[in-house]
Amino acid sequence: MISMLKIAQPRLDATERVADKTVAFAEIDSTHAQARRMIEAGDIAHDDERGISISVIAADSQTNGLARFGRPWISNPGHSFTMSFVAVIPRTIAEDELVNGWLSMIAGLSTLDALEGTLDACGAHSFYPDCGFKLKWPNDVYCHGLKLGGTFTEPVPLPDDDVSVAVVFSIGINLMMPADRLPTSQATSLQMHFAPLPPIETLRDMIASRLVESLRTRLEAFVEMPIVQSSRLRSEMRHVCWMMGRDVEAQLIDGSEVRGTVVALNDDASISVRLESGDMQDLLASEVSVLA
Ligand SMILES: O=C(O)CCCC[C@@H]1SC[C@@H]2NC(=O)N[C@@H]21
Repeated sequence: MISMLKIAQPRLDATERVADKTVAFAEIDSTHAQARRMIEAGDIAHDDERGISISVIAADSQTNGLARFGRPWISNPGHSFTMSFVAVIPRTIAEDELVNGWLSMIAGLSTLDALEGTLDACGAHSFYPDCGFKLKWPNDVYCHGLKLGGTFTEPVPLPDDDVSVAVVFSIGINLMMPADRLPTSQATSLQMHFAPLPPIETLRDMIASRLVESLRTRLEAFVEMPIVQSSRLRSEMRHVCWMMGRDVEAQLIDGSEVRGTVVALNDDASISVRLESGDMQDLLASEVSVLA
């Protein structure tokens, strides 16, 4: 059946009330690319006096959606959540390799906070008894063992600012995707697992407003005490990390491959993999392009 769904600018009333700036497009190339352009133009919210400022860039349709490492992201107008959230944080934290790996984990954990809070508020129940959300390190959101969405976290320099950087947290979630529109057999969509759900407009706004609040709370704590928070995030991740104890094949950005079992999530948000030889190898999110 041909879908006659009209592309429409998302309505984000609740999100506008909690975010410092919200812009919504019916169609754009990519909200992530738009976030980069707005940062370069000095067109995002940034007020150090008021804690962490969050700007939201939303679209119904993306013509060139981006995933990590330049891969494409497939979404569907009227069926998907495609938004980018920009926060300004101290450069010292964004550049500190001992802690900056946690920024991607914060994107994932905030996405779970927003999904769980939204489902609770809707009184939605799962069709399956063991249907919880998990994070597949470093950036996939999983539901019932299938990919529900993904996050893409990127620091972008602010013009004429040596003290702060903008971090773009881009999030794509399949909300109402029909099964035959899903990009792979390993993908899923929220309506296939939970009911009742409100119309897509309301659902997107509920998730986005909760994402703003969770990102702000988590980032404020992280910026204030990065080492303490890293250790707290590490404990929190243990409960939702889908990779722990699993056999994986990682393709690294240098073209090499690593095969083994994930045995630990470390203090710097890297994972430790026990190789078939018995040796251990640590992998940072920034060096892994695909983890299967
Ligand atoms: O799985 C991944 O590698 C991350 C996917 C992130 C996709 C989202 S959709 C909204 C935002 N805009 C983009 O162009 N990409 C992200």
